[in-house]
Amino acid sequence: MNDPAITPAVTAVADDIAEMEIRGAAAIADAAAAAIGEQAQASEADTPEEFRAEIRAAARRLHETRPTAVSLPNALRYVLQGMEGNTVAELRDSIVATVVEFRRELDQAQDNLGQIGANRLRDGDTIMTHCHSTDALSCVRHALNDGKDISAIVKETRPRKQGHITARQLRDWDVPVTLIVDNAARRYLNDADHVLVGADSIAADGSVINKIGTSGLAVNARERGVPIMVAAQTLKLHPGTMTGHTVEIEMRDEREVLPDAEREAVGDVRVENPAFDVTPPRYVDAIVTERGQFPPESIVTLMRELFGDQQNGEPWDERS
Ligand SMILES: O=C(COP(=O)(O)O)[C@H](O)[C@H](O)COP(=O)(O)O
Repeated sequence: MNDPAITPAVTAVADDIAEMEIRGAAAIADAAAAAIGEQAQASEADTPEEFRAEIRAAARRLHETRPTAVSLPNALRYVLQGMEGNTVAELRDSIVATVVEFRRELDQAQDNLGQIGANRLRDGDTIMTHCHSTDALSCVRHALNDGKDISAIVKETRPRKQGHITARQLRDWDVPVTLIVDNAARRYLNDADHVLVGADSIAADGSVINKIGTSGLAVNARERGVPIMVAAQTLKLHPGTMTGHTVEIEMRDEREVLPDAEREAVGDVRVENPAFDVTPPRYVDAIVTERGQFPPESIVTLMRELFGDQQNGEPWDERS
């Protein structure tokens, strides 16, 4: 049998995720779900078996792009579990409807957690951010909508400088922004009332996996007595960690750190470029989700409620 046909739209989205043209855990989940919808609509499968095989192949292609943000497999699982029917037309309709539902819930969850997180921010507060998180920014947006004045100290976030995206967004909302290099964070924590970050994955023990540098920031913030708030919708909860799996930390291309043009001046050194790190729960004050805010130690209770007993295998594996 030929390999299942993957539509160019899926390949393009997978490439964009791998190249970080599409980035951030929520945006990756949204784009991956939409791509499965495109696959369903473009499919020329003649039989239900062929259609299912195509959808599974598309999901695998999307899944293999980046390993750390669990929102990606969680989104794919949600959409594939919604696939039902006995004909190609029924299967297609079920996928398209599930994708619409997933994307609506994603937006709604981000909005709801923003309202909950905004309650932690007082009028006149200054936040310090790391990377660019749409969940974290949702909290700021709601605080602003509630009439609070918020200022921001924005960490640049080497090597990809996602802090620039955060700075731009906050400026568009008229938030006063001070942009700093990552190394200046400890000094400026004296001026911050909260550290506010997002997450790519949350483990069952309440550890937060987010952009490299988050853990160092959290340790420094704790030392300075600045509370650390993580904004992460439940799509970021990692079900595999309930059974002891660890979250894979993506290692990215060394040229992000040392571009070819600078390589000769530095010489023959090894470069390592981990994209994420793990912040232990004891450095986190609150995880804000659309279901409420939780101390990290109690996140496992929410995970049990949401995931129950884990299923064996994934819907994009061959068996489904
Ligand atoms: O670490 C990052 C992005 O890393 P990268 O730029 O390498 O993808 C973000 O903090 C989380 O993904 C949360 O983002 P959001 O709240 O938007 O899901």
